[in-house]
Amino acid sequence: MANKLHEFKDTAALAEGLADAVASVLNVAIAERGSASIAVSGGSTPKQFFKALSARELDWSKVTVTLVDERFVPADNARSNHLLVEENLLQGEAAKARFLPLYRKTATIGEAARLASTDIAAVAVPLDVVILGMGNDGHTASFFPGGDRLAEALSLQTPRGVITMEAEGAGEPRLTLTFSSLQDAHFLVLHIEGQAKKDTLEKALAGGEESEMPVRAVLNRAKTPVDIYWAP
Ligand SMILES: O=C(O)[C@H](O)[C@@H](O)[C@H](O)[C@H](O)COP(=O)(O)O
Repeated sequence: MANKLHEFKDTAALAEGLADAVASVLNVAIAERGSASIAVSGGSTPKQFFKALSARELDWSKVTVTLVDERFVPADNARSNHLLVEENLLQGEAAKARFLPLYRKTATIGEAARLASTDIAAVAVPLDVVILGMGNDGHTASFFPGGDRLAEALSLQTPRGVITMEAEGAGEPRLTLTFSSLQDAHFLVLHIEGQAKKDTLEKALAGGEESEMPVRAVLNRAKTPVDIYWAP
């Protein structure tokens, strides 16, 4: 798999460089189709990038923003990825974007997944941009080692959509896009920062089971070569 590593001198330079690259892909999609889509990850890494992207000149009213995964908590909960995106990306001009949440106030997480899958199905396939993070356990999205539906989530036989995931390392029950939903994005990015994550990436690339480090599924068999963005 011809993944490409983009190294930056620091996280600020990475945020600006990735925002430029993403804005360019979204602008091309808008010019070609009249619409664009981006699925982003949560966690602590993407905040600077979100702020940089929020300031980019593009017709945000034509962009659908959604999440790669979400903790099963409402948007007013500090653990919510929706809240993170609301506060850091959907600001200024970018507030005009259409946001497609994964969390729904439903009696069960399974019902939320079904509703989110229906909404995601209406977004043009493939997604234009997918921004993945990675934990030092080798998870990406909510594809956690030991996840109760990990094999299903990583299988290309599983239809595009949103499924639930529970795992020891995940905290709350999760909602996650399936591998089939994200692996053919026009621009597929793994955004990681710091030496520990670089070491984790090297371990993932050195071979081994996907069940041990699920990010390997993306690195080894995504249809789209992965653009890896890293800064110390
Ligand atoms: O909901 C989440 O937590 C993310 O989607 C998750 O996959 C994240 O990208 C990694 O856990 C890295 O998180 P950090 O950026 O905080 O290291």
